[in-house]
Amino acid sequence: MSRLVVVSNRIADPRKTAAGGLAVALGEALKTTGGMWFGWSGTVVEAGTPGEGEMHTQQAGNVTLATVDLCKEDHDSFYLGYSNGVLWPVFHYRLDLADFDAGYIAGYRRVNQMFAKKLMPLLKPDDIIWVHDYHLIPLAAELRAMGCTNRIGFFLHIPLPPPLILAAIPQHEWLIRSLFAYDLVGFQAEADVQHFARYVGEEAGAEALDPHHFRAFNRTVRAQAFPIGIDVNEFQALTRARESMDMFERMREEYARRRLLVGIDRLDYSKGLPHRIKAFRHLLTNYPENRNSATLIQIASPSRESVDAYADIRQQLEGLCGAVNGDFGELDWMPVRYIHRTVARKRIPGLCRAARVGLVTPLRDGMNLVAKEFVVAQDAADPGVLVLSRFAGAAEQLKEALLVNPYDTHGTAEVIQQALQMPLEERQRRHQKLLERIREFDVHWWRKAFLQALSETEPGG
Ligand SMILES: O=P(O)(O)OC[C@H]1O[C@H](O[C@H]2O[C@H](CO)[C@@H](O)[C@H](O)[C@H]2O)[C@H](O)[C@@H](O)[C@@H]1O
Ligand SMILES: O=c1ccn([C@@H]2O[C@H](COP(=O)(O)OP(=O)(O)O)[C@@H](O)[C@H]2O)c(=O)[nH]1
Repeated sequence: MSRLVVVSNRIADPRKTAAGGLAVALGEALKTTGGMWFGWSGTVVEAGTPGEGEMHTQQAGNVTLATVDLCKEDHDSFYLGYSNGVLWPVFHYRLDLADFDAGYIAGYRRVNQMFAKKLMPLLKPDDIIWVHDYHLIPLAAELRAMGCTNRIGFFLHIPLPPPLILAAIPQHEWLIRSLFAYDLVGFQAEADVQHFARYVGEEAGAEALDPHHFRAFNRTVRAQAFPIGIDVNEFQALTRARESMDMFERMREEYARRRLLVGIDRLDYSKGLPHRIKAFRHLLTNYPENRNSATLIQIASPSRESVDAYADIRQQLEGLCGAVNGDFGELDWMPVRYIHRTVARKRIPGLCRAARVGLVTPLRDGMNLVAKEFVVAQDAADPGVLVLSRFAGAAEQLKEALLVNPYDTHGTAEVIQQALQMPLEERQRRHQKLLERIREFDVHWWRKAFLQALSETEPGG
């Protein structure tokens, strides 16, 4: 059987819990197949320090972790600069937040070349290579230039915007041409596939051979949606584990007289946190019966803090939380409990289970695994309600959630009120449907469906 080689910027020891959906999902997928996981070690070193560029390998169960450090200059231009200062905002439709500094692209190319150079000698002829996310779009082209003929698949974890938004990136043609070095390109949602099809047709003159095969630049690429899932059995086991049950019981006791709402996100402007706090404020204003009762626990896990837009969103969010607490709080009740820390993943199911409402209201999100985790953590006999942004990839699958437009903060407040009032029978019906779909399209389905499609492609087609 071929070995699976996964390549991503962010990697994590699959035996430990990780924050960030990509690392969580890939850890779970790789645990099943074994193989190699290649990526950034997470360490930044000063250029010229001994050992710079050295590869570290360690065995984590059946997975070999092969990692490289980044020097500060590469980390700043590749990770913070081009990946998270250009691609992340534009792919999340935020041209206003993009920083098109002309210096970043060199670092992006340099790190992709360095990854290819380090990876190439580790590859065996029948390895299946699966590259992940926007940091590594040109990796296959670099590998092909070094003579790699293996099957290579790519999965984009974040949305792909419509062609005219994508075209704002000065290197948009090069980026999309780079995707044609892969045999299969996977997206989270059908909307992303449509944007890809439109872009390659309108901007690259590609021929659509069928709805999933596109020919351009003398190559044929297959493009398809493979919505990522979670490991439902693993998450249910986590829900029943001691740390999670302790958390659940503590929360239930603490909020016995109140209604708990929960939000769990990286502190990222794509997650719509200021809009969420504004909606919660409208809830307290327009439905006063929630005062002294509805309490929002908002976990905002620190993320990419040296990028300016992230520092700005933190300030804005903290101002809004402080104002709601100042205006509505009582000596014995604070409406918002804002926590700027990463909460250990093993505690997350207990927190979700204790909540009457889960708020997952990003302005844009590739998928959003928290939405799926919230549903799985619920007690089927008395489940909480998921309020979900229609702009999360998850909304294509989770139709029985209460879907909202997060920009419409008044409308969102009304839907939160509906969630708080929802009768038990309706909560059970919706929860059962959501759970069925999350179980059917779990992380194992995602891995198998992607790898099956990749195995059907003609390598170098
Ligand atoms: O690696 P970081 O810069 O710390 O960021 C964490 C990850 O954020 C993004 O996650 C995405 O992948 C999830 C799983 O597919 C998906 O549910 C979510 O909607 C995406 O935002 C990013 O794409 C990853 O590369 C990062 O590792
Ligand atoms: O404090 C936190 C915040 C998030 N997570 C986990 O990180 C992942 C976030 O993935 P998601 O797809 O929702 O968003 P991303 O952060 O990847 O954009 C989920 O598994 C969360 O349970 C966590 O363990 N602790």
